[in-house]
Amino acid sequence: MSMISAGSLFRKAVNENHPLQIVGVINAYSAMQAERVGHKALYLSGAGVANASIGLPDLGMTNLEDVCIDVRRITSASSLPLLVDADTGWGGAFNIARTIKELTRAGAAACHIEDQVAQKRCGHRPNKELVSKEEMCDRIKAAMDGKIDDEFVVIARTDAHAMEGQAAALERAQAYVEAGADMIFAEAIHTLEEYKQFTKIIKVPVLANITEFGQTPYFTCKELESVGISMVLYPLSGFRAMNQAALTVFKDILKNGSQKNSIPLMQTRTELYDMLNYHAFEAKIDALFTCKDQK
Ligand SMILES: C[C@](O)(C(=O)O)[C@H](CC(=O)O)C(=O)O
Ligand SMILES: [Mg+2]
Repeated sequence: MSMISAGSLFRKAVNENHPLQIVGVINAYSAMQAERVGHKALYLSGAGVANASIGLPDLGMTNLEDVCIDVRRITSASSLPLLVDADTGWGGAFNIARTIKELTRAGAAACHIEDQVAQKRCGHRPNKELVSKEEMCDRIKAAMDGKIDDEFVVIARTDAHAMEGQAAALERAQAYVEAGADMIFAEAIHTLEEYKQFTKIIKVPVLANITEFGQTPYFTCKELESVGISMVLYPLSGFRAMNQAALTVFKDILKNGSQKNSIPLMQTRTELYDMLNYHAFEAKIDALFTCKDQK
């Protein structure tokens, strides 16, 4: 068991990678796959919990425990630091402090809390509504007060760019850092120049969310690094690809009475077992247990 906290690992990953790529994993197995291919940090998307685990749109209908269930599963399966989408923090000041404690206990390394009203929307959808700058600063203070590990990272997300414009977004981000936020998440930004304006005045690491089919172009890591971005988020890329592949297979089975055509889309049994370290478990059964029931 590592003595270094998850929060410390996340901070280390931000310091050592320029920028740090953070990939969304909607379940434990996805987390294992991302770790195996060499990723350094993972993300649990709020939309991912709502869509994939519960079958709901990302409109503020999930709660702390819904998210903690997925956090526990992912952090049990992977040793990589996990950034968690905590939406608006799920309540008032004391609720937010509890959110930080419970996420930490569940093994999360970091979370982001946004300045939308509780009935939130996806950051890349129209008609978002924000709480005041002061109310968001209180959310951050509550989050800092809730830390049970000083190294746990609280990222303040501002959705202001789309609703109030770039100047207001910059002003809010500055206020959030003054309120104690460890890092900043600049949501739904359109240009590299705008990112640069953030990183110029914000003295803590800034995250860019490069989600698909949204408001932000598919800037590369190189481009984002050139404007001082420290973290690049791909919240749902794996999920979207998995969904498309599964849909193709489901249709194929129905249409053709067989899955034969879809086999090339599938991960093989051997690959699956390799990822799960299956054979080591099997060997353990033989080595450790004598009763038939165990075998
Ligand atoms: C990052 C995000 O908050 C998420 O829940 O993954 C979403 C992503 C998306 O809907 O594409 C967001 O609001 O940007
Ligand atoms: Mg979200």
